Amino acid sequence: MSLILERINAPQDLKRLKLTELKKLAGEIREVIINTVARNGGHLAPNLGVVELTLALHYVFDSPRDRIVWDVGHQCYAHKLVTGRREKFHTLRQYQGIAGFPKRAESPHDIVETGHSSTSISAGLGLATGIRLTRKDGRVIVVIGDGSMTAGMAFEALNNTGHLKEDLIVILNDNEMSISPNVGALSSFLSRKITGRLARRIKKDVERMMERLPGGEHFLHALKKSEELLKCALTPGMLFEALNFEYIGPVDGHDLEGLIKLFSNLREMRGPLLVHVLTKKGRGYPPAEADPETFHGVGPFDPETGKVLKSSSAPPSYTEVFSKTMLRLGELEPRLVAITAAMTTGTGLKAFAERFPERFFDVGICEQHAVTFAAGLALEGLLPVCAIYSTFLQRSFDQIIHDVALGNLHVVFAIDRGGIVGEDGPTHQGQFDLSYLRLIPNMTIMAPKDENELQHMLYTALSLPGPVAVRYPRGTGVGVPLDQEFREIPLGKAEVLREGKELLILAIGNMVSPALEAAKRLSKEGIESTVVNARFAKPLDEELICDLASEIGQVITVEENTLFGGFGSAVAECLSDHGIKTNLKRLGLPDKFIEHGAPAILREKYGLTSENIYRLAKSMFLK
Ligand SMILES: Cc1ncc(C[n+]2csc(CCOP(=O)(O)OP(=O)(O)O)c2C)c(N)n1
Ligand SMILES: CC(=O)[C@@H](O)[C@H](O)COP(=O)(O)O
Ligand SMILES: [Mg+2]
Repeated sequence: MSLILERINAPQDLKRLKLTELKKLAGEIREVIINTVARNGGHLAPNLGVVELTLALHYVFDSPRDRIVWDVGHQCYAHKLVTGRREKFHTLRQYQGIAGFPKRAESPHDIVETGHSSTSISAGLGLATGIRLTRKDGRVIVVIGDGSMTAGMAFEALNNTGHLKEDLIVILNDNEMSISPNVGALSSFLSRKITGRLARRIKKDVERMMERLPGGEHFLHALKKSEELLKCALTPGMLFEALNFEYIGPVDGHDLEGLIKLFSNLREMRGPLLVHVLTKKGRGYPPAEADPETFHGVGPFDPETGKVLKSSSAPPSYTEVFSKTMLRLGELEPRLVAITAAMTTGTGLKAFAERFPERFFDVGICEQHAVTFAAGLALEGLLPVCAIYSTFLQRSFDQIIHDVALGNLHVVFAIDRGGIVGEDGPTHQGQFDLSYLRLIPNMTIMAPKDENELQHMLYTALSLPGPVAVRYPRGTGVGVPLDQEFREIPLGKAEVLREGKELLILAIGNMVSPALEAAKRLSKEGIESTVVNARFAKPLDEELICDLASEIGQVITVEENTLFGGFGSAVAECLSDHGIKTNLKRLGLPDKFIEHGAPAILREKYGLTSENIYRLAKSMFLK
């Protein structure tokens, strides 16, 4: 029997479907998403939760004339399936395949690039204001999750929208989950059990009673005035109503017919509207419904059993080593506290949270707040470790400068996902942190050559003064044994791993291993190189680097960071400042956003491999 989905090549095709067909289509879409994510990996639970919402939006509104903006965008798979990408959907998140987040270059239906949370209302307000000022037509609808609604930026935008009173429809997709169960006062406020249904039933009963009374219409009029009071008192809407939003809900986010009716009404309404939609994260796939946290972002899995496929023989991931080290440090150092911005599992802090619940803080998707909160803790003599992915830490750039570094406060930044992360693409690559941190006074930046050195760097970070960043990559370590005892790494001191007089390779972080491999290969061809594990991007081991560079002359630097302002730049500045002339070649990421794809493919493409280090070195010795 042919799939209804096969007849959907554009959102307009939805409008010809009957309700029964739309409901069948929802099932087909779920099937495709489950099977595709089972093969490719991706964000399963968030996408299964918004299938009806997506169909109702595209059934009622006219994308792209009506702009639909997805906050974070990790829940855009159904949107992509009904906006002309069904046939390519099997390439989801693969190199040169379709992206796992909205991408303007991919479709006119993808209105803004997203990947970082809580930007949709700001972007939506800009779109709505722009439509008005340029006298275009079209509505703006943003879909933002309850987790994303916890970020300060979302409130900045709500506040400004209420002030401007632009025509903007905000759909709050409330599944009571961020990646983990949602946190914060707003979350508990939103899930107050008195629902809009109760308010509506009371209102209907009272209206019917009034209509039967003589002169009841006058009472009814007065009552309508107090309806807002009743509704605010009985629904979570009071917060949004206070910000000049017309609050509607909560409504069932899986009731396709109800959503279509509601959205059809919304088309005629003006001004800021907030629709509170209740959905189930993982809806329609029991393993994901039962465990939406695991199935938030998941690697390939067996769709029959829901069992995530993981090679047991792989070395521990950097995250796992961080997790275990934090437990050990937590025992050693009672002042240690850990902070995450809604990424407990991803950063590896789950075990710490269970072992030291009173010393663990999940502040919600609030990286800016997380950093300044850490500053406050440090001022009171605690030792905060802020575990925030490289790309998300970009959110807190000023807080790091203004609230931590300026006061030289001792805050440790555990920066996971430093470098190429792969399939999440340009919004998630950790390609800038060495650069954006290096320019901050008082900052110390370390990057371990392997998972064993990571634990020593974390241990060292606890005793260094001021702000200390330890950045490490996504994925498994090199596979070296882990020392039982921690040891301190001397501040600003690099490590010579191999000696040779013809070439100097200065590598940092996960590029040390490929540098060593290249050196071994070069040696077989008579080119002897010195390989240095830089360990510190700041402070640089200037004495060692200058001595070796002036002696050897041929120099290569390697980093998994943008070349602009990163480790290689630091070396070039150092050599220049000391008047040392060398033939310096820098390997790193180019001045562009790195696309999505498997990390191995991207490292190959951007020359961050031992093969490419070898080839570059050889070229430096061509006569
Ligand atoms: C600035 C930022 N911090 C952290 C993340 C990681 N992240 C992606 S989705 C997500 C949870 C989003 O929860 P919610 O908005 O409720 O969407 P749901 O997954 O429940 O549909 C988080 C923390 C991010 N994308 N952006
Ligand atoms: C959508 C989002 O931003 C997160 O789910 C992110 O994809 C997690 O990345 P990891 O898979 O590296 O933890
Ligand atoms: Mg949610």
